[in-house]
Amino acid sequence: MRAVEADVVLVDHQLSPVQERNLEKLLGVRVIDRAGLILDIFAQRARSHEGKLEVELAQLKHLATRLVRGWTHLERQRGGAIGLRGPGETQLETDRRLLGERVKMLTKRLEKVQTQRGQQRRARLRNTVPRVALVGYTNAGKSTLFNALTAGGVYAADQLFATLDPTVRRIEDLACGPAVIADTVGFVRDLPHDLVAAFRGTLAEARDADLLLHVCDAADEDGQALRAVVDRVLAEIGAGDIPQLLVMNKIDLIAASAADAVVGAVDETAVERARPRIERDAEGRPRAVWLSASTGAGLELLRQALGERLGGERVRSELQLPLSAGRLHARLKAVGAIAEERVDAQGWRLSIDAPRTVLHALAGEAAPIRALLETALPETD
Ligand SMILES: Nc1nc2c(ncn2[C@@H]2O[C@H](COP(=O)(O)OP(=O)(O)OP(=O)(O)O)[C@@H](O)[C@H]2O)c(=O)[nH]1
Ligand SMILES: [Mg+2]
Repeated sequence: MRAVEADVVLVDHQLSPVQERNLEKLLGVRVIDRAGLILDIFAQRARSHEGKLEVELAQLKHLATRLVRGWTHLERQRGGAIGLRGPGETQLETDRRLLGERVKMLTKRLEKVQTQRGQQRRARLRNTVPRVALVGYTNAGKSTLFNALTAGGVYAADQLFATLDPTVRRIEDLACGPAVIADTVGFVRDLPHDLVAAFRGTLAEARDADLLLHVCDAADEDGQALRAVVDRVLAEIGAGDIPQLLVMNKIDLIAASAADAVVGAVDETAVERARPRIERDAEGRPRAVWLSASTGAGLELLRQALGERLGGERVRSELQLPLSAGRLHARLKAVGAIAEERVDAQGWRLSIDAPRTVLHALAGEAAPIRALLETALPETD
C-alpha cells in the first residue's frame, strides 16, 4: 500500500467495495486499486464522447468483478427512483441486473459511435495522404512533439495520460508532401487486459497508420523496458507490423545530466547521446531520430526522416483483378501504380510498382490492395 497523493492510497490487492469503505473509514483517506486508479485518470482526461463511453464501460466492468452483497452504488446514482427489486430478487441480484443493463446500453451506444468513426476514417483513407501516429509510453513527450510538429495547441502536461483522445492534424512541410499525424493516449505497464480491450477504439489511429512514430524518453534509464511494453500492447491491438520510426526524445535532459557529471570526468557517451541526429539502418533508412521536442533541437532532422520514410518506400508486386474490378483498375492507373498489364481469361494481371503510401490510400476501399500490402515486402529505392 502506498500514498499516491496526500489523501489517496493505492493498494495492490483488489478489494470489495465494503472492504474498501471500511479501510477508508479507518484511514480517513481514499483507497483505490491500480486498475481503479488508471480508470480514474482516464475518466478525468476523457474528452470525446467515445472516450467517455469507453471509460464508463471499463469502470462498470471493473466494478462488476468486485460486486458483493450490500453494494448499492447504482441505486444511489439513479436517485433511488429506479432499481426496484423484482419479486424474490436479492440485493446482489438486483445490483447485477442494473449493472448488466447499463453495460448493455453503453455497449450499444459505443458501437454506434465507433461505426460513425469508422466511416470518418474511411473518408480520410480516400485522401492520398500518408498517416503517421505518435505512440509511446505515458509522459514520453508525444503531445509536446505533436504540438512542435504541427504548431498547434494540444494539451501537454506533466501528468499521466494527459491525452486520452487521439487528435489529428496535417503537417505540410515534408519532402514527401503533406501527411496527417495523430497524437494518442500513453501506454502503461501491466494494463489490465479488460482495459486494453476497452481502449482499442481509442488507439484506432495507431492501427490505421502507415508509420508509427514511437516516442521514447531517451533520458529515462528504464527506456528499454518501456519500449518493450509499448511494442507488446501495439501487437495486442493489431499494430505490431506497422513500420516504426523511433524518436529518442528529451536529449536536453541527457545533456543536463552529462554536465552534472563528476568534475573533470565528462561523460563522453552522454555527450554523444545528447547530440541531435538521425540513426540509420544497414540500408541507410532512418531508424531513430534523437531530438528534444521542448527545445526544438533535432526537429528538422525528424521532418527530414519522415519525408524519407514516407516518400521512399515502394511496393512492387503482381496483382490479379477480375474484369469486374474496373473502377479499382482505373484508380490504380490514375495514380500511376501500374508498371505493366495484360488481360487473360481470369482478368487483369498487373505489375504494381508504387509508393506504399499511395497504395495505402486506396486500401480503405479495396480488399485486393489491402491483401497486397499485407503480403508485399517493402523495398527501398
Ligand atoms: N526536458 C524535456 N521535457 C520534455 C520534452 N518533451 C516533453 N517534455 C515534458 O515531458 C512531460 C510530458 O510531455 P507530454 O507531451 O504531455 O507527454 P505525452 O507522451 O503526451 O504523455 P501522455 O499523453 O500522458 O501519454 C511534459 O512536462 C513535457 O513538458 C523534452 O524534449 N525535454
Ligand atoms: Mg499526451
